[in-house]
Order: sequence, then C-alpha cells, then structure tokens
Amino acid sequence: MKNIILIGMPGSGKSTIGVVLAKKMGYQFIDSDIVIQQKYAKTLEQLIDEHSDAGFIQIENDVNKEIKAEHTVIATGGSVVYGREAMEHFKKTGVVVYLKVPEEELKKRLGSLKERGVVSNGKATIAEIFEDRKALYEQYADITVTCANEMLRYSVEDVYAKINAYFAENYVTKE
Ligand SMILES: Nc1ncnc2c1ncn2[C@@H]1O[C@H](COP(=O)(O)OP(=O)(O)OP(=O)(O)O)[C@@H](O)[C@H]1O
Ligand SMILES: O=C(O)C1=C[C@@H](O)[C@@H](O)[C@H](O)C1
Ligand SMILES: [Mg+2]
Repeated sequence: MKNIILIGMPGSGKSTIGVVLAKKMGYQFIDSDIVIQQKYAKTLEQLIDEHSDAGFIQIENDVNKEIKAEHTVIATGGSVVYGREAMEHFKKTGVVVYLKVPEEELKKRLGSLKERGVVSNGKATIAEIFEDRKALYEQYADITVTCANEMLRYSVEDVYAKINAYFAENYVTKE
C-alpha cells in the first residue's frame, strides 16, 4: 500500500496528526484542503460561500480524485466522504484511516463552525453534521482510531500502531 488517507470530522486532527505521522513513517505529506486552496487561489470558506455546499463537494471530489501520490500521508477535508469518486480513488491507492473523536471533544476544538467553513448540508450543529456523515466515515474506513482528548503525541502513536498492525495482518509492506 502506498498511501495513508486520513478521514474524519473537522477538528478530528487529520492535518495536525497527519504531518507528524508522515515524519514518523518516513512518508511525504499532503493536505488536500491546501491543494484545493492553491488550485483556486481562494480559501475554503470563500469557495463554500461562492459555490454553496454542493458546489464545494464537487470541487473537493474533483481535486481529490486526481491526487497522484506514493508513500504519502494525505489529510483530507472533513467533507471528502461526500465525494464518491474521490473515495474510490483513495480506497484503490491507500489505506483509509478514520480518526474518530467524541462529539464533546470536537465541540471544544472547533469553536465557531461559521468561521471554520464547514459543509453543513442544512444542518446547524456539530452533532447533526456528525450524524449526517457517520455512516460514510465508517463505510470507507479500513482502520478506525478513536482519538479523544489525549496529547497529540499519544494520538500519533495510536494511529501508527494501528497502521502497522493492519499492514502485518494484511501481509502488506510499506514499500
Ligand atoms: N490529540 C489530539 N490530536 C489532534 N489534534 C488535537 C489533539 N488534541 C487537540 N488537538 C487540536 O485539535 C485541532 C485539530 O484540528 P485539525 O485542523 O488538525 O483537524 P482536521 O481534522 O484537519 O480538520 P479539517 O477537516 O477542518 O481540516 C487542532 O487545533 C489541534 O491542536
Ligand atoms: O468538514 C467539512 O465540512 C470541511 C472541512 C474542511 O477540512 C474543509 O474541507 C472544508 O472547510 C469543509
Ligand atoms: Mg485539516
């Protein structure tokens, strides 16, 4: 398997954990939110405002499905699971890891949803948004890691250990 793809709610730590994990694994790191921002020369918040939720989901799907990478940890955007083609591409090119964080912890981390720019699909609260996506995160995950409120270092170690166990079980090397 060539890549590790991190999925999960906004604030679950895909970007924060991803970069540290990549260094630990000797992998490259890509944050696909930043790839989108660079391509459109706009912030994610601007893109969501301009294109609405459905338009942003399409943009996110189109950018992610074209990512060509090897030996790379890819931190995706929280809404990437709405893009079927992007997720099929990731399932073919890597191991998908779902960072599962309890709702209460997400609320503490996220603060204002408006300022962060989230695809709400008409939902108002983190709980409702989570409910809307939960089944998709679970459906696409090869590995699920619960990351609660521990220090970042421990979350990275948990994710790393689960990936190694997965590689061992599936007779797949990291090369
Ligand atoms: N154990 C932990 N692991 C990861 N992040 C943590 C942890 N504890 C606290 N945090 C904080 O939670 C936030 C995680 O945000 P981050 O931007 O990494 O999430 P994300 O999943 O990439 O979100 P988005 O989908 O919006 O890109 C950061 O502010 C980080 O400092
Ligand atoms: O979970 C979400 O709805 C989002 C998360 C961010 O990573 C961005 O992809 C965007 O702001 C939408
Ligand atoms: Mg991120």
